[in-house]
Amino acid sequence: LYCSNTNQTTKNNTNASGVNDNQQTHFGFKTVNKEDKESMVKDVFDSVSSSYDLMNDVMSMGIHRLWKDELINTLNPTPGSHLLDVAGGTGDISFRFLDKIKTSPNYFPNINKSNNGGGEVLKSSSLPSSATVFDINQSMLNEGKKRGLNKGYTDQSDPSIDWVQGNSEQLPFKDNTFNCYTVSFGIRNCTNIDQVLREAYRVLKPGGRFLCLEFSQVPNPLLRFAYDQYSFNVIPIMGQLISGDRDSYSYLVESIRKFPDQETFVQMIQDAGFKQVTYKNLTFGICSIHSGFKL
Ligand SMILES: C[S@@+](CC[C@H](N)C(=O)[O-])C[C@H]1O[C@@H](n2cnc3c(N)ncnc32)[C@H](O)[C@@H]1O
Repeated sequence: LYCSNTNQTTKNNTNASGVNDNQQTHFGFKTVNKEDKESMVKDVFDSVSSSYDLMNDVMSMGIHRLWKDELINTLNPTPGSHLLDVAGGTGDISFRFLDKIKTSPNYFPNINKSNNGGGEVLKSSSLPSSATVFDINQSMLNEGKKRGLNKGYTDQSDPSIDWVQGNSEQLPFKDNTFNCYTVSFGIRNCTNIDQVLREAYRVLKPGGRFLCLEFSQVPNPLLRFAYDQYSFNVIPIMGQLISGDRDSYSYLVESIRKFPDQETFVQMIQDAGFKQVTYKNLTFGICSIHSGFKL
């Protein structure tokens, strides 16, 4: 399934958007005013939030689960880790992160109970760990919170989860707060990607790791042609059938084609200050995972 290609590059950053006017940006293949894009993206995810998880499974034939597993395996978190999962939507990455912590040999659940009348309190726990799911759309967070409750994850559980609404370009967190930052299938929807990356760098602790899972550019022309046929002709129809919303899924497909290629994105991450920036392609480059460290 995975075609891995790890690479480091010093290629010059190009204007990936192709839009020179400072006031304008892309919304899929449309050119729109920057100030309008945020609310247009919000509308997309408000519209699809209730069927979002189902559509992910249908569109990717379940493969998005393997890509997300790969992201968490790459991160390999241990107890004591604090994750900021930006554009975290309904919590897929954060749930995997918390599940992974619980399988760590160094994880001891927080036990706090009295024994048989002796008054002795037994306490045994590993370092606390947490995931903060951060997203601009309250409707996506609400879907995620429901899923979290079903899984037993709350702000009081160990490890814990919390849900914060806001814009990834202005994070409401202090400098040097988290030791892991993930963004999965979210960054291409943001208006100012360079600003998102600078904010990621700011809130990570020294030694902290940035990981981004995003749709990428398929290098092989034949595979790219087949993938384009599926993306442009099949996915919008599925969106209409499952979510009753063809336009939102047309936007999502178009936004993938407008996202910078793997090497251009490496340069953007480096420009934000990250070191040891690498990427690996998944499934012929349909997706890639970019990694960087704040040293
Ligand atoms: C395709 S979903 C990905 C959700 C989740 N990370 C996953 O992998 O399933 C993209 C998410 O990005 C969020 N988003 C878009 N623009 C954002 C921004 N500027 N700041 C924070 N979240 C944003 C959307 O609300 C949506 O939940």
